[in-house]
Amino acid sequence: MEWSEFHRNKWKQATTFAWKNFTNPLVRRMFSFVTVLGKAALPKEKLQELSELVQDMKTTYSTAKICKYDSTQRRLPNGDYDYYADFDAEDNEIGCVPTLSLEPEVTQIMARSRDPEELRYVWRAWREAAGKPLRHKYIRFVQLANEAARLNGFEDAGAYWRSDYETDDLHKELQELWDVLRPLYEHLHAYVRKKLREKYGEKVVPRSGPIPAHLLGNMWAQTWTHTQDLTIPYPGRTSVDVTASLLRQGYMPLHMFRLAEEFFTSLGLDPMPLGFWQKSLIVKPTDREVVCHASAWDFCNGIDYRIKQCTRVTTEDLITIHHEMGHIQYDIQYRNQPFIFRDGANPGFHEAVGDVLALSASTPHHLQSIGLLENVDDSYETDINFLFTMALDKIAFLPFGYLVDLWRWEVFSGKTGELSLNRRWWELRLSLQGVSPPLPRDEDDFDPGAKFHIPANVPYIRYFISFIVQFQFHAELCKAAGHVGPLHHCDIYRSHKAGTLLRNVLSLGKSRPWTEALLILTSGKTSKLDVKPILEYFAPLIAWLKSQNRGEFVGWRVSEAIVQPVRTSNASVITGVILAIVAVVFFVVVI
Ligand SMILES: C[C@H](N[C@H](C(=O)O)[C@@H]1CCCN1C(=O)[C@@H](N)CC(=O)O)C(=O)N1CCC[C@H]1C(=O)O
Ligand SMILES: [Zn+2]
Repeated sequence: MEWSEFHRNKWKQATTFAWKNFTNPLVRRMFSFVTVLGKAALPKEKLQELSELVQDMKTTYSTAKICKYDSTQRRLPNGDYDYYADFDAEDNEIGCVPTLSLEPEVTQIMARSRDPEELRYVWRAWREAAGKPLRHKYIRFVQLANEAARLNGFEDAGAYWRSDYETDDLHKELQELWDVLRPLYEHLHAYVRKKLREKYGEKVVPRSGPIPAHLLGNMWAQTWTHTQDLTIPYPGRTSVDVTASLLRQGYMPLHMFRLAEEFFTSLGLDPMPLGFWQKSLIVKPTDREVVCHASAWDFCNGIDYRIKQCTRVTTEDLITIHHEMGHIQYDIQYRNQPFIFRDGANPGFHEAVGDVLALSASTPHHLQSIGLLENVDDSYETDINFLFTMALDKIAFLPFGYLVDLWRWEVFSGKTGELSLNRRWWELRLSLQGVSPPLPRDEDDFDPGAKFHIPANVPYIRYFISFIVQFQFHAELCKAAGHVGPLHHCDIYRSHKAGTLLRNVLSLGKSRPWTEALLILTSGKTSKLDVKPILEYFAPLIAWLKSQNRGEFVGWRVSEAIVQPVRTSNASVITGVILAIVAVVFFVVVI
């Protein structure tokens, strides 16, 4: 509360100036940010309610637990799993005590289980425990978030969030980017669907319909890397999953963090400060509940930076460590900027930094050079295997990264009302991502709430933008590093030239529009988001997928979904019946 008082006073002073006429662009830019008060514009009690709502939703999400799957329970007479049997809100399922947390237990089941019934159970149980209970709170949250946005002169909270990108029509720019990338996604989707159908059969995975979301190795089907044992193009050839090596070599979380840090310092960038190592939380504590969803924190005093991560010794967590450390590196690089400029040029830039380094660190040759892979050959098959694994992360993610805020912006604008929150979520999941729910959903469910960033109120379009702009960064840093050859072979490790170019961009913080930061990154070539680098990076895989998909149905027919997503909830069935009776009576009486 004190912060909002301080911020409110600064805001009051700032609004007394005719700052829009200031000639100094930097000062004018500072005022343009200080004169937006944010949620502190709400009256005290509403600000309190808003903060408590978000805290409650985050706590519900972070402490949610589910029961173990028990295949003997809840069977219909014909042996099918009875997914209509009631879940009891408290203990998740009648007669069991929930013990499994999202991290690490539930995440591991979604990644490793190859039993569609267990996956369906866990997929549903998580949404019963973490999503459903948030629905009414989220509706109230939206009202308050919109009220705060309007007090700042925005039409709704979505418009306020989009203003971070300083562009007139972010919607249109994103749609154009997605239109170019969608065919690449559809080809990956078609190939993965075929491989999953070979594993699970056509009754479980349709030939030309959407992929059931619970089979993709991830609770939200947002990245598909955990399907690679079923989908890798050339099994038995080099794969970049180094989890076994990490475990065999006795890696612990701290070593993984040191490994990531060493990549940053190899570029001439800053090491993590002493306080980082003293105050970060890098393993899940056993004595208390914490928000395990990995995160990076800047305590705004130039020395205190921390990561909180319930780290497991896996390839996926090594990549996440790079991602979180990228945030810290950015925080450090702009720490000498005036406070109001200590932020990413746009939120997508902040999400891209760590991933850019991970693009180099993930290459088979880099992994071999640090002893995590052996006898890496330069064969075509190894190349395709590598690109495919990268696509299971970077390409698979794109529609999800796009749709989360498409849904949220529509909720903020009122285009999606309270009675169609879940239906609209599944419309977007079906039309953009080509995934369907493993069992019918209705408006009592609140599936968006089962994804961290919704209860935690963290915007998501930043990740869609990051997954595009990180390849622009990669291409330019590789050029600075003097790389020759295919972009996906590039490893900027130890290149101080690349490090200097990256520092020149990061140290600007938000002092210049991100379009100007892009001009610096590309030595004046472009100031716009550009999909050419990501298409160049994946070009060999695109050709390979097209050849593999001959004869395959590319894309998906929603009508072919194994489960039609939207079950009309009891409420709407009753309403429907009443309306039908009224209509019949009306005709009988009138006619
Ligand atoms: C694992 C990662 N955790 C976020 C991130 O690091 O962005 C956390 C939680 C939300 C914001 N956040 C922060 O740490 C911010 N304080 C960083 C900052 O703004 O400086 C995450 O959520 N990711 C990574 C890929 C896609 C997405 C996902 O997993 O869906
Ligand atoms: Zn991030």
